[in-house]
This record gives sequence, C-alpha cells and structure tokens, in this order.
Amino acid sequence: MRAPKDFFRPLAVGAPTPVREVPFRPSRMIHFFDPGNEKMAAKIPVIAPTVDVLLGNLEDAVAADRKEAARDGLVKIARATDFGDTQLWTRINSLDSPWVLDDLLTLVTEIGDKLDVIMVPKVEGAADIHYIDRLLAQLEAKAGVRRPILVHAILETATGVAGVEEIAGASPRMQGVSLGPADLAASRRMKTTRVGGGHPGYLVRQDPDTQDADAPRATYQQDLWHYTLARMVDACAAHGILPYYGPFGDIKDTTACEDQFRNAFLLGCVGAWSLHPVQIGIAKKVFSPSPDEVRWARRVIEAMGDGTGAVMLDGKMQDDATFKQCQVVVELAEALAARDPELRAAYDAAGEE
Ligand SMILES: CC(C)(COP(=O)(O)OP(=O)(O)OC[C@H]1O[C@@H](n2cnc3c(N)ncnc32)[C@H](O)[C@@H]1OP(=O)(O)O)[C@@H](O)C(=O)NCCC(=O)NCCSC(=O)C[C@](C)(O)C(=O)O
Ligand SMILES: [Mg+2]
Repeated sequence: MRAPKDFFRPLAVGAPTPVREVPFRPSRMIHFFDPGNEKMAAKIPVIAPTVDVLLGNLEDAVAADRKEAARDGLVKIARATDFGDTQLWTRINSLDSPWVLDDLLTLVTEIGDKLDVIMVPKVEGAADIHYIDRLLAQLEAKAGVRRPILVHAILETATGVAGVEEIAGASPRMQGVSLGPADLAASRRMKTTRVGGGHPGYLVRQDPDTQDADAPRATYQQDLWHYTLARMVDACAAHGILPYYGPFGDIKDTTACEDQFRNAFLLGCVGAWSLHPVQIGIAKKVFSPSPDEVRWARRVIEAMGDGTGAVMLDGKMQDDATFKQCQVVVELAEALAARDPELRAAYDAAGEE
C-alpha cells in the first residue's frame, strides 16, 4: 500500500499523471467482440457509433490457437477505425496465462493512445492491480502515451469478492468493476451452469395454507447474484469508481436479460456487457433513466429550491435526501443525453409535457 501522499504519483518516470477522479463517460453497454473473428470485425465500423464502449476481447471465448490473431486483429482495427466518442476497451488474458505479458506489451506500445480501459479478468486482490499498475506505467512511459490507461477488474473468484473493497481502492487507475458470474459460480462451486441470470431452483415458497395443507403454494424465484452485486456496488461507490453487471449468456432470452440488467441498474450499476448485437438495445434502454423518471426528478429538484427542508409533491414527502436521489437521476440523464440525440429529444419532450 502506497502512502496517501504518493497515491497520485506516476509509477514510472515519464508516465502520465494518474487521474484524481474517474471521468464519467456513458458506458451503458460494453460491447464484446472477438477481434480475430473476421465476421465480427467487419461489423465494428457499423456497431461503433451505436454503443458506448467497444471491447476487443482477448480472454475466454477466444480459443487458445486464436489468441495471437485476436491481439493482432485488435491492433489493426484500432488503427484503422475512427471511434468518435465511443470508448475502446480490451479484456486481456488472465495474469497467470502465457499470453498476458505479450497482450500488454503489444497493446500499450502499439495502440496505447487509443485504449481507454484495460479489463483485467479473475482479479484476486490489490496485489494483482499493483502489478498491472506499475507495468502499465512503464509501458506508457516507453510508448509516450499521454493519458493514463484506466483499469477495470472482473469479480469472478471467491477470493476476489472477499477482497472487493481493496481491489476497488488499489490504484487511481481503477475505473470500475464488473461481475463475472460464470467463473465466479465455478470458483464458489455454485451449482448453476448458466452465465448470469436466475435459476428456477433458487426460490422461496409461500407458507402452507393452515386450513388446507394440500393447497398449491406459490414459489418466487430469487436473484442468485444479489449479494455479490450489492457488495460490489458499495465497494465501487465507496471508492468513486463505477459498477457494472457483467454478461447475460442466454442470448435468446431477451426478456430475462432485460430484467437482470434492470435489477443491476436499480441497484446502482451504470451498465452491462452486450455479447451479441441483440443485447445492445436492451442495455441502452435499461441503463438510460426513463423520460418519466427524469421529468419527476426535475420536478422534485425545482420544488426543493435550495435542496433543504421538506415539501409534499403529489402526496409524496420530499426532503434533502430525495433531492440528492433526484440529482443522481438528472445528472445521469444529462451525461447520457450529451452523446445520445434520441435521448436528448425524449428528455426535452418530457420536460414540455
Ligand atoms: C454468442 C455468440 C457465439 C453467438 O454467435 P453466432 O454467430 O452464433 O450468433 P448469430 O445470431 O448467428 O450472429 C449474427 C451475426 O452477428 C455477428 N455477431 C455475433 N455476435 C457479435 C458480436 N458480439 N459483435 C459483433 N458481431 C457479432 C455474427 O458474426 C453474425 O454475423 P453474420 O450475420 O455476418 O453471419 C457470439 O455472439 C459471441 O461470440 N459473442 C461474444 C462472446 C463473448 O465475448 N464471450 C465472453 C464474454 S462472457 C465471459 O467471458 C464470462 C465471464 C465474465 O468471464 C464470466 O462470467 O466468467
Ligand atoms: Mg470469466
């Protein structure tokens, strides 16, 4: 652990100065693609303007004999594409893999100026982030990268969850954390074989009818990920970084995907991953506050004046705390609308009603 006064010092001579605050840039969907897959790569110029974040994936889902093709493909795509204000991220291979060192050496020196965030899988504790932090500083200095590349951790081992607070605060580079429900399930020996989402066996059952013991009893499916997600959100909020739901693997079940994303949004997450083009629109819809919500939040802020005291609005008590809740909604809406003209129009129209 560095002394507080050294926390924001560059970790290598010539490396850019670390950021003091994580810039809030819209990241409702982190769209995954395999840069070595020609069919997917061909779609990138068209997909880029429709997503907040494009992520060239080098880790799981890229076969061992395609690792180099994926890495080289990402360099090629990053050089050839103008991403506008869409962010470019990558997911490198895990720190114990034979590929990660070359991933970092190649990507930072070849396309370091184009990469906004590096996602690190299977992070187990602050030591993993410290390793990446120093190496990135050395590589940034070597390559003359002008602004620091940020780091995003995936929470996908039991050890990682147990240390999520120290991971979130390990470096000024920390941009955010995502849930990795598949590896995490395996690490914990959970008995779900799904990538995120619920499970019909994880439920609570209504009490028996005292008059009729044989009467049918309703069951209610529960959220397997609630504890982890809530803990992750707290760790991120406490350290001023951003929490994300991760992937939802049942591509065809767009309804359950939307539900899972919405739970994460309501709990504090700013986005989720899209693994397939069909999930882009779902994330966009879910992680943008609805125009009605924004209109209501604006009304509360207006009614609250300087933000202190208590007033009634449509039968509901408003005070200093609800003022802050509404600011969260309005500030998010403004940040999203600044790069999404459709949303801008929807929020403006809601304001005129
Ligand atoms: C699911 C798959 C196999 C279905 O791929 P498909 O080709 O069978 O699907 P399709 O519906 O037939 O695709 C239609 C068209 O869209 C294209 N396409 C399809 N997907 C994409 C995409 N993402 N981006 C851009 N284009 C895409 C695809 O190539 C095809 O093009 P075509 O019309 O020219 O034939 C495919 O979508 C895919 O490989 N997606 C990415 C998977 C991935 O990145 N997985 C890793 C993240 S999840 C994870 O790692 C877990 C975690 C966190 O680590 C942990 O919980 O532990
Ligand atoms: Mg994983």
